[in-house]
Amino acid sequence: MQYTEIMVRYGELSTKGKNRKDFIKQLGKNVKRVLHNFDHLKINARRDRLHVTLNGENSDKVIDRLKDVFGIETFSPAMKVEKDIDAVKKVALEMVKDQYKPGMTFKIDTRRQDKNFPLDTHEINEALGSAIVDNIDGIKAKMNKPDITIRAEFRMNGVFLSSLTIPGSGGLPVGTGGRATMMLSGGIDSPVASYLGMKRGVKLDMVHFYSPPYTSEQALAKAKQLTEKLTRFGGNIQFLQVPFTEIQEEIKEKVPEGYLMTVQRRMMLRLTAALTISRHCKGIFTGESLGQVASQTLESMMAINDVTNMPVLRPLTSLDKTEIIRIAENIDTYELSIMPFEDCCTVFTPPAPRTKPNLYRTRECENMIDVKGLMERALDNVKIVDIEPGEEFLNANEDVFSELL
Ligand SMILES: Nc1ncnc2c1ncn2[C@@H]1O[C@H](COP(=O)(O)OP(=O)(O)OP(=O)(O)O)[C@@H](O)[C@H]1O
Repeated sequence: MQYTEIMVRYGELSTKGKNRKDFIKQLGKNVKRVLHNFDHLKINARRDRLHVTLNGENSDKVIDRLKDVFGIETFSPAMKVEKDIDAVKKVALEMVKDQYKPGMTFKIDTRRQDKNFPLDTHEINEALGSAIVDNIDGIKAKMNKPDITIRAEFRMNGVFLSSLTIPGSGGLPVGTGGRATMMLSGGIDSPVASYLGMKRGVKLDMVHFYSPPYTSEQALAKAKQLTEKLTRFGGNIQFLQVPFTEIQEEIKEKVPEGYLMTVQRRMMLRLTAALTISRHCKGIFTGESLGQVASQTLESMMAINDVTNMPVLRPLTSLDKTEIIRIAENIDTYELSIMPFEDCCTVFTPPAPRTKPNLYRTRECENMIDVKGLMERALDNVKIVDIEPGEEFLNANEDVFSELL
């Protein structure tokens, strides 16, 4: 059914004082960004609830988007009806019919703020209840645990009818937990790590390394499309594309093969740390999980992490691959992640990287390249794009798609 407004309940209500104010303000902003394509909506973040007035926009589509926004506990679509009991009866009946299956029971739950309304709470319950029983064959009223509850609120500015309580995503509004960078490849894991970081309220700036001509425009477009997929949890995301070709070529030429991968990862982390500081972010997220591949042993992490004392957060550390895939499927990034576009790391992966690199040997190997000059040139050529919900990056390359199929 087409509703007139949606009433949103906040998650993590234990937050108080200034935190609570920030929570509400940020959630209001995020909801506006996520719903920016709907021109006629009016969004009002109040102290107790957030209200979305639909002004004729499609309620099913708005509901679908709201389900993903972090910081929402539950929400209820509602119908605003004029203060006329016949009009209220008609809509209440329509609402029950929308959900009714043979054998179901119902209840009317009325709140009457407007004491001037001619019927009292009991009389309203009676009037609406009879309208339903008289028009739906076999339906019975039940006060305790009914299948369908119609809430009727008689407020000063109209009557509001609602019935469904739809679960939101929980978590904290993106932005209330500070800002960090996220090392985003085109793979399965980093989008899942991004999702988990955002769930705890962290605003992420995506850092993506690409190596043309070894990696294609489509690989870059895929990383941007993955970023777009993640905007629905909290609105726009900045995407930083960092050129990595020169660095990889110099490493390949000068560093012994067993240490290629470790030095490469150190350069990625160094560059990310520099960007993190310059953008006033307070940490770095990665999609690493312990023990999956050569770069993800504790020894390897120690040798790589050596380049920064920034907090490096790895939300996937303890998850199995099957668990990660399940989340990727749920957040709709999996199909995109498994598209066969190359990543700069896979292009330059040696056949036998060291799984337990020695920290001191790693430092020696890194001294074989011009760390400072390479960093400067890469940082000078970073491109930043602001990605918003609904943007398309891959469809523009349909011809290349057909080549892949
Ligand atoms: N091209 C890249 N740009 C930015 N970060 C990257 C890139 N490649 C790898 N990373 C970072 O390093 C992490 C580990 O990458 P690796 O390829 O070793 O593992 P993975 O399990 O395949 O991860 P993913 O599925 O996220 O690609 C990634 O999760 C990501 O955070």
